[in-house]
Order: sequence, then structure tokens, then C-alpha cells
Amino acid sequence: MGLEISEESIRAFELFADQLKKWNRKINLTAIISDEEIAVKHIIDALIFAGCVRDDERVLDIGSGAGVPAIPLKIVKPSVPVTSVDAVGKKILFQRHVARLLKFDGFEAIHGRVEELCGTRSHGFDLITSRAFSRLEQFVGLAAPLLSGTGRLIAMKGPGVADEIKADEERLATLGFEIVSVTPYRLPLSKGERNLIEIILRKAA
Ligand SMILES: C[S@@+](CC[C@H](N)C(=O)[O-])C[C@H]1O[C@@H](n2cnc3c(N)ncnc32)[C@H](O)[C@@H]1O
Repeated sequence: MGLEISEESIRAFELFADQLKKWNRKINLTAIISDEEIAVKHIIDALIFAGCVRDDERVLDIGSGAGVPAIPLKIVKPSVPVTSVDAVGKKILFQRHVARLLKFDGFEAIHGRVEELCGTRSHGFDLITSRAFSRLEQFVGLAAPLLSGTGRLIAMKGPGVADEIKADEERLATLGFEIVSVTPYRLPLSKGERNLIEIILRKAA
């Protein structure tokens, strides 16, 4: 992934996993709760995305849930400003709790629907991501008003994206966007196939 993972980061991942399991016993945050699944499906998957993030990009994670990929990204790239948004209040409370314990600087977790952010936030995220959030078409439509002029989008998806790309590509073009890369990868321990889909504003002809 091209990332240096420090001892401190490993301890931070352990804390994230412990808190996730602890909170999950009382409130339902995620279906992924065994140590092995948290390590691979939450942390390693998010780190593959984090490896694509430049140090100078302001990042927004839409539909962030219990903080994936936002929290692992912030752990491994602490200087990157990260904002997350989720419609479910308890998930955002969990993210703020972890951010406090890990003393994150430059991390904001917003409770609300992303549609509401569009009216209140000025344009300006350099990289907007989402994992397991929506179809590409909907993600791009919601993210577009929040993106800086030179920004990019990365959708984190499961297997079988070819049909969705084929179906949504034309609509993305009418919104002014184009898919520039699709990067497939396999999670360790046979935990499945994933794809990173990178989307940018179409260059004027
Ligand atoms: C399947 S979960 C994925 C969570 C996390 N990204 C992950 O991969 O573990 C989708 C999340 O999107 C949130 N969500 C759905 N529609 C939303 C909206 N319009 N604005 C903000 N969050 C939304 C849900 O509350 C849920 O937490």
C-alpha cells in the first residue's frame, strides 16, 4: 500500500477495534465484529484507500457509518484533514468518541444527511469518498456540490462493478464527470474482492 504503519498506529487500530466491539454490544454500529473481520474488512480495506490519498487533500467520507474509511485514514495519515458525515446519530457519537480518545486534530464527524451539507458548506473537499453507500450515480450527484474544482471522488465498492459502471457511466457524463480508473484488489485471508473507482470532473474539450 506504500504506507508506513507505526507502532502508534497499530495501537490506535487496536483501540478502534476494541471500542467498536464494546459499543456494538450495546448499540448496533456494524455487522462486522470479529477481530479478524475488523482487521481485514474495516482496517486493511480502509488502508488500501488511504494509500491513494495525498497528504495535501481535504477528505470527506460520505455515509461513514462507524468511521470507515475515515478513522483508519486519520490514524495512518494524521495530517490529512478528514470530515465524515452520517445520517445516524449514534454512529457519529461513536466516531467523536474514538476521535477524542485518539486525540485527532483536524477531524470532524457531522450528524446529518449529506444532502443537508450541500446548502451549508462552501465547496472545497479535494477528495470525497464513500464505502458501501449508494450507486455511483447517486454518490456523484450528492458529492458534486461539495467538491473543489480540481477535486476527485473515490467510491469503494465490492465485486461485480462492471454492470453498475456500464449502467451509470452515461448519467455521470451528463453530470460532468468521468471514471478515470477502476482498481480491483483482493482482501487478505480470502475476505473477498473489492474495487476502488476514481472519478473526476470531465476536462473541457
Ligand atoms: C452500509 S453503511 C456503510 C458504512 C461505512 N461506510 C462502512 O463501509 O462500514 C451506509 C451508511 O450510509 C449512511 N447514509 C445513508 N444515506 C445517507 C445520507 N443521505 N447522508 C448521510 N449518511 C447516509 C447510513 O446511515 C449508513 O451508516
